Amino acid sequence: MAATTKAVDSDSLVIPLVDFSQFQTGTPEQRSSTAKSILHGFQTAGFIYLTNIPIPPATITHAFTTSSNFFSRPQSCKESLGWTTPESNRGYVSHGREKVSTLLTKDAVAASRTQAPDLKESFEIGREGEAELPNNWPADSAGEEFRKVMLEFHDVCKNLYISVMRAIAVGMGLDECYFDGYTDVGDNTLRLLHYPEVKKDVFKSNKLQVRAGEHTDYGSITLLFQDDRGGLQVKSPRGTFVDAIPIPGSVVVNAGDLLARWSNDTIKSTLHRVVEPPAPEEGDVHPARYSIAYFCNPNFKSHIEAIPGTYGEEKDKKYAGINSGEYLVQRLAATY
Ligand SMILES: O=C(O)CCC(=O)C(=O)O
Ligand SMILES: [Fe+2]
Repeated sequence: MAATTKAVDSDSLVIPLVDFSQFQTGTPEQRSSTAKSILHGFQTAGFIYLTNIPIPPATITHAFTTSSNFFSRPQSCKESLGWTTPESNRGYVSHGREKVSTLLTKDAVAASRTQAPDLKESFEIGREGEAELPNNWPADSAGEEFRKVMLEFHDVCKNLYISVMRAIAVGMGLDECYFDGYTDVGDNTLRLLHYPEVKKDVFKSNKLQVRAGEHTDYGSITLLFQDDRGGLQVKSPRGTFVDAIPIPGSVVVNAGDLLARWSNDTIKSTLHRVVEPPAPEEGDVHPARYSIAYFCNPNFKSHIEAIPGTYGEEKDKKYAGINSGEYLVQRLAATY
């Protein structure tokens, strides 16, 4: 197979499907051309798909089963592990609580939430071992297993994050390790998502109803593992929403707002959402959908200012420098 093909090509939205093993173990030429394809995908679509990633399929499957077991716990148990503050950004978020959106004020977000709450629940897991910000693990033996599986998954995702940022560095003509000092701490959030089974009528009776409202992600990149249900859509340059179809064995990776800012807007953070699945099955309900998002951030202590090479005589720095952690807390505070 060629190193890069197309995962999506519709309404001027081209999302490349990149064989990541060619960056990790390929010849120098393969490495460099794969890095360029990855960077080009982020610059044009803001999204890429990666195949042949260094995470075994069985590890991903196991994370999905463990996630669905978690969501099948009684509601009262999940509520007892509830999300509390933007600073912590850990714990359970029930249906309709978070309204991901492009709206920036709390009032505007609250108003849109009452119109059509997102049909999902999630569980957020931050970096383990921060004394002030503990993860909310269930206190039973299944909870212990859940903790183990999710912390391992956090770890393998962190390594993939570091590798993707290396590819971006190579694509930009920087030293391969340019971003390592920004990615080594692992201030990232693993979010398990469950979109419950839902009556098809719910979408018919309210045209605004979605599973997750349109939004951009906040951090540097997001690794998005989806099951085979479908419903993820990405906004095209023509303003339409295009299906980002599930491709078995691949991970979707999208750039977030902080990477767009860091790259002086040479990389795009593109709007996306989750809607009614595209090919309704027999019967009057859509089955549940599960996904796992790993939101990657620059170390919270990092100072983020335009990456070398993204500004110069012809293009000024568009943004002032900011602290990564403060930026993210401010964005999260508006959403919940
Ligand atoms: O569930 C999905 O496929 C998308 C989730 C997402 O975009 C998010 O949580 O930021
Ligand atoms: Fe997202």
